[in-house]
Amino acid sequence: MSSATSVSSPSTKLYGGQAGRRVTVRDLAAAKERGERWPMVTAYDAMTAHVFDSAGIPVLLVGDSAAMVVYGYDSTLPVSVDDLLPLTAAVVRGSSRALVVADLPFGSYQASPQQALESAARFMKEAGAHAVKLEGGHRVLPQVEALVSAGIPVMAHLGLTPQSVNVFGGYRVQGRGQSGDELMADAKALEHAGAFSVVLECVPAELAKRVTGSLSIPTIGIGAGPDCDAQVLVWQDLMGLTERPAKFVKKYFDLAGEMDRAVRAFADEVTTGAFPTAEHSYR
Ligand SMILES: Nc1nc(=O)c2c([nH]1)NC[C@@H]1CN(c3ccc(C(=O)N[C@@H](CCC(=O)O)C(=O)O)cc3)CN21
Ligand SMILES: CC(C)C(=O)C(=O)O
Ligand SMILES: [Mg+2]
Repeated sequence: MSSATSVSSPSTKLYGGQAGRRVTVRDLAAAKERGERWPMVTAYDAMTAHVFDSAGIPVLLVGDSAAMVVYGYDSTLPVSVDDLLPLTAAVVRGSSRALVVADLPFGSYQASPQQALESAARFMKEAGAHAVKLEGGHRVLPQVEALVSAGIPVMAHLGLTPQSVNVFGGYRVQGRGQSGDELMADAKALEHAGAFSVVLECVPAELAKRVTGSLSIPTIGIGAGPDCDAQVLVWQDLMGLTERPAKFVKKYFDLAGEMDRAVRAFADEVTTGAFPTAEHSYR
C-alpha cells in the first residue's frame, strides 16, 4: 500500500506495508533492530479482529483475559483450551495481516513440556494460531524449549502473571527491589530458551527499561512504562468498556457510554413506534 492510500497509517514497515502477507516473528525482531515501537491489542472475535487488523495492528493476542471480559469470571483461572479455541479461530478468520498469538490458559502447560506441546498444537492446528504465549520464568523453561524445538514461536510473560494471582494475593506490581534481579534473570533465560518476545506486566518502568536494553528480543509492556519495544492493552480497556480499569489503562473512547446512548435510543424508538418506518420495512 502506498503512503498516499494509507493516510492514517504511521510510516512503519510493520503497518500494513507487506501487501497480502501476515506479520511474522522475524518482522518483530527486525522492528527492534530498527528501534521501531509497535502496538498489540487483544481480540476475541472476528469483527473486532477485522477492525484492528485493518488499522494495521501487527499482533493480535487472544488473551486468557477472555475469562474475565468474555466469560465474566473474576480471574483468568477458569478458562480451558476448549473455551479459547473457537475465539482464536474467529480472530484468525477475521484478520489477514496480523500475527495471531494464542494465550495458553491456566493448567494447559504447567504440568510438562509434553502437555504444553499438546495444548499449543491444538491452537495451531485447530484454530490457526501463529504463536502461543505462556506465563512464567525459570519454571517454564523446559516448556519454552520444547515448543521452540517443535517449531512453535513462544511469547513469554513476566511480572504480574495473572494465572498466579493466588500466590501474589491480588493484582499487584511485581519486580520491586530484589525481585527485579530475578525478573531480569528470567527474561534472559527465556530469550536463551528461544522465546521471540516477552510481555512485562505491572513492573516498575525503570526495571522494564533495563530489561528492554538487555534483551535482543522485543519487550511488550502493560503497566511497564514507556521504554518497552511494544505496548499491549486489553481492547475493552482502551475503548472504555471496562468498569474499573487498572492504573496503566488509557481510555481512548467511551464505548460503554456510546453503547448506552445508542441502545436507549433504540429502546425509545421501539416504545414510541418511531422505529421501524417504511425505510426499514419490506413491501
Ligand atoms: N480487562 C482486563 N484488563 C487487563 O489488563 C487484564 C485483565 N482484564 N484480566 C487479566 C489481567 C488482570 N490484570 C490486572 C488487573 C488489575 C490490576 C490492578 O488493578 N492493579 C493495581 C495495581 C496495584 C499496585 O499498586 O500494586 C492498579 O491500581 O492499577 C492490574 C492488572 C491485567 N489483565
Ligand atoms: C494482557 C495480556 C498481556 C494478557 O495476557 C491477556 O490479555 O490475557
Ligand atoms: Mg493472559
